[in-house]
Amino acid sequence: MAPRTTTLELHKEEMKFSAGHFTIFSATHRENLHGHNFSVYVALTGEVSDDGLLSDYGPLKQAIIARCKAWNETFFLPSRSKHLRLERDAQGNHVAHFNGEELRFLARDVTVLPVANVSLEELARVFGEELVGDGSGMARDHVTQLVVKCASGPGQWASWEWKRDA
Ligand SMILES: Nc1nc2c(c(=O)[nH]1)N=C([C@H](O)[C@H](O)COP(=O)(O)OP(=O)(O)OP(=O)(O)O)CN2
Repeated sequence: MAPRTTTLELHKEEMKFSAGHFTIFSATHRENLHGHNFSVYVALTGEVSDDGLLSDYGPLKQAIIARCKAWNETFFLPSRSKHLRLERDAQGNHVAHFNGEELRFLARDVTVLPVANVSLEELARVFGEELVGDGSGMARDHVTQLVVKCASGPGQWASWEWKRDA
């Protein structure tokens, strides 16, 4: 049988998280703190083997849901913003410095992400990079491409794509 590829798409109801953030547009302009009900969509593409499967998507589904749960009810702060400086106070809580402002957050309420901005683009990237890891699971599961889309509400999302080296 000629090799054929398929794309499995995962966008289950539980692939969502509620979180707070603010987008930084310049050294002097940012949004006020606010939140969204984010949702996640993942598509994986690869060759269907002779047993009629790309791979069991069960483990990936659980990994997506686990990441959503880890990002639920938290406030995101960026560790790589060139406009915002983060530090911890003596109690281990977060102090964010932006344009002369000092924003304080309890450690329990914050998730610091390795992002330049807490934007849809960066959330999709970090989410995807966590799923792909070193790529060994993708290779094991014969996945050649993975796309992650992150939405901050209906009709508004950004995507990130991984492709296996040819
Ligand atoms: N390139 C990007 N631009 C903007 C982003 C982003 O992630 N990437 N994010 C924002 C703000 O965070 C803003 O919250 C976006 O949502 P917004 O449209 O303002 O509000 P809602 O999600 O409630 O959508 P409504 O259209 O107001 O219902 C801005 N820019």
